[in-house]
Amino acid sequence: MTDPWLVVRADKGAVLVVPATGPATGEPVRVALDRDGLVASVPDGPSDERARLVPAVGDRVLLDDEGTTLVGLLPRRSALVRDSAGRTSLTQVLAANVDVVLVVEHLDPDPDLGRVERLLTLAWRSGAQPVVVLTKADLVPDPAGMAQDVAQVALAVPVHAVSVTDDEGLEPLRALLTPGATLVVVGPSGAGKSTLVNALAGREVMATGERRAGDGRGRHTTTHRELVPLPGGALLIDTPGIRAVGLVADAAALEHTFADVAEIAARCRFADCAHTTEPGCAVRRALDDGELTERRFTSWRKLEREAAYQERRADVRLAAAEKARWKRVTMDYHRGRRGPGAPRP
Ligand SMILES: Nc1nc2c(ncn2[C@@H]2O[C@H](COP(=O)(O)OP(=O)(O)OP(=O)(O)O)[C@@H](O)[C@H]2O)c(=O)[nH]1
Ligand SMILES: [Zn+2]
Repeated sequence: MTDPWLVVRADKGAVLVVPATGPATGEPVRVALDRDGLVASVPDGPSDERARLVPAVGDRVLLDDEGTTLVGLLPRRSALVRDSAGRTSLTQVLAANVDVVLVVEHLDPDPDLGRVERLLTLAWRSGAQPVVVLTKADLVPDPAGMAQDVAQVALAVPVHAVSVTDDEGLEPLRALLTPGATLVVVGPSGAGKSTLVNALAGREVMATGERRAGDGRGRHTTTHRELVPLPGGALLIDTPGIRAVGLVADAAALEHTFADVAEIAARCRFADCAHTTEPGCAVRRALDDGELTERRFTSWRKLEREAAYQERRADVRLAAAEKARWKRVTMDYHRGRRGPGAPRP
């Protein structure tokens, strides 16, 4: 139990790991997980609790001396999460210890600005730096103009139009691949994520849409999260196409994505302004004089409502989990009292 290992793939009952020190290029080792699929976190400070967590791709973990059992999960410096369908855990970590989130969206068909805003919110929430990558620039007449439109909704975020087919615009992305940097690629199915990963890796590391179409099973998408070590020492994580639903909107992250709207709303006369018919509403004024588009306003409202809903749901689930815990504690207590050797009342 000395040097940490890096999780390069996380499946249900097992993880694949490589040594986290040195180039992550070696053949991964498969380590089975406990029945509950959880690993104890290594405390960050003296008062930190030892939570039990689901390991994710990008995690640093410790193995026992035999190298067969996971005994600890090192603190995460960032985590890309989405809402999980599960009843007990609130969120599912898609990737841990990420530095850059590449938000991939296609230029053809037209980019979906609402989806970009949603994925940016996911990215801001992770604690990593988002970068927007607009793919398939070779299929549209004015990729630069389209990139400008997208940049208007991607505040403080670099936006790059690229074509992997023509090997255009990839240089700024290659510049992000510094030794030790971890990048994760998110975006809708068919946006060209795997194609981009292969281009940045300089080799075929991911099966792409075209390849897979020929396997007789029709269209199928990336099913495993994978961490790809790149020649220059960066790590690249591909994710399966994240569907629009199930992304965790989070109030703090929304303030980043919609910093312009938040700033306008701060000028409303009433702090609890609903931006409908209130007097002195700066948002309505901005909509009237064109400072704010109806589309962006609606998109903001939608994600805000989702964030509020998520928060309430998280509270409910936390309360349920807490109740279950107490029930267990009480049952253990009674069992202990009645069990063999326990003092008879
Ligand atoms: N013309 C053009 N086509 C591209 C480009 N990048 C990707 N494609 C095509 O777009 C399709 C989808 O690409 P993928 O890389 O499989 O998409 P993905 O985002 O990984 O999709 P999932 O694995 O389903 O999430 C493939 O047919 C690619 O060949 C590009 O720059 N230009
Ligand atoms: Zn208002």
